[in-house]
Amino acid sequence: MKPEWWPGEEHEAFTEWAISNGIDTNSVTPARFQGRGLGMMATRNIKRVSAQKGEIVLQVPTQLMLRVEDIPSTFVGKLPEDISVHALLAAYLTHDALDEQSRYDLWRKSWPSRKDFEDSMPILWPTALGGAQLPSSKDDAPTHSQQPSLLPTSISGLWNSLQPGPKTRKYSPDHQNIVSQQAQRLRKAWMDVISALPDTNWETFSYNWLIVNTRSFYWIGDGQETPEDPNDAMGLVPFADYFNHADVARDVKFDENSYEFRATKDYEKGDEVFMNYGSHPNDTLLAEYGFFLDENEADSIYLDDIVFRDIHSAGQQEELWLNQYYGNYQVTPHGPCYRTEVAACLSYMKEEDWRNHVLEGQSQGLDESRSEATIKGWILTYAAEADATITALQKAMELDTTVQAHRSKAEMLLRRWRQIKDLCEHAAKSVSV
Ligand SMILES: C[S@@+](CC[C@H](N)C(=O)[O-])C[C@H]1O[C@@H](n2cnc3c(N)ncnc32)[C@H](O)[C@@H]1O
Repeated sequence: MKPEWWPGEEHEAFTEWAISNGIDTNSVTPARFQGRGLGMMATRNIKRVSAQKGEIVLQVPTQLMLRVEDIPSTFVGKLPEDISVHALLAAYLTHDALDEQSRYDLWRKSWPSRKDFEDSMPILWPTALGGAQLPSSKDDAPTHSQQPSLLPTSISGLWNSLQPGPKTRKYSPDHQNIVSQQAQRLRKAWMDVISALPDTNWETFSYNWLIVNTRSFYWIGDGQETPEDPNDAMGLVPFADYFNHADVARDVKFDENSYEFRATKDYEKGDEVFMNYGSHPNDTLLAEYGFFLDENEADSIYLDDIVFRDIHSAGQQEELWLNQYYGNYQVTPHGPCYRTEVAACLSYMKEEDWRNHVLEGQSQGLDESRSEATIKGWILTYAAEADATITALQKAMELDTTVQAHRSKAEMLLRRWRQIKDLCEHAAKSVSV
């Protein structure tokens, strides 16, 4: 009898292919893990040799990767010059899948299905649950403005219990408004691809776009400059894309010869070996990868829309902008960030006092307990949004037939909003007023 973790025949076949093509799997093998699909299991005890170096757990020859430079120039030449790397990789995978001799065939069979993405990735969810309007959304009825927004605010950019404050400046918000930016990238990718290859199939293309989104690794070639957009520094690494994410340290190295992954902690035979996809808050993990963690040191929420309700005059906002404190007011499980503290002072200080405080550390006009009360008020406003959305979600689960048909997604959202509420409560306690 096969063990519970047995990955299945297609994964065994792909593992054989990997080994015979020079992938050094050394001490890991694909296995099933409850709630995480496939992942990597240690086949022996793995040691983090010293504080600096752990054992190599996987080494993949660079020549097996799929990067822009591996796509035939005849294919690249058909597409618009400004197409993103992400779109190009997805377009190539889509058209290459039609080739019966494709070298990626066994690898492709190891990937999740489109249905797996439809279940886990908010961008593909029905609009009633916050999904995006995409070229062939089945329910492309526009969302009614009265309908509550059920996705976390960082993902949707929307609020149920408040009107966001005005913003006089355009800035690039970290980890906010994620789904609409993602949908914009996907729509642009799609337009670029069908302008050159009109017979491309939307379902297959969007599937491959999500494969690249969830399974690519940072890659820049030897001597290449780091691109402005980090989304353009990516490549796919066969077999390494079995690693699931956890809040562990990262030790990954690549060069023209190989992509190498090292353990950053000790693992016992049978343990799941994780990699770190980056310091992502849970809302980013949910929107970009379709899951989130129970415990996440990198979790955070953003107060920007709330802060700008109190700091709404053009003069105050210009002060923030000129001093590089405009936006990205973060609250982590440990409390508010320094930018939030600086913004809180501006809500009551004279602009000149505030400038002297921020630039020269002077304290005229500074009232710490007032700053703390302001910050606490902002955090509790976010907590009230969590309460309002939890209530709306529970009501939708009782009354809305679309939401009822997608119960596990609604439960996932409920779990995340409860986490957000807890994060707010902890953070509010950390502010001493
Ligand atoms: C690079 S793949 C990892 C392999 C994947 N689990 C599979 O079955 O093919 C990334 C995807 O794995 C899942 N994943 C990664 N880390 C996870 C975790 N800690 N918990 C749950 N799912 C996770 C998510 O679906 C994510 O989009």
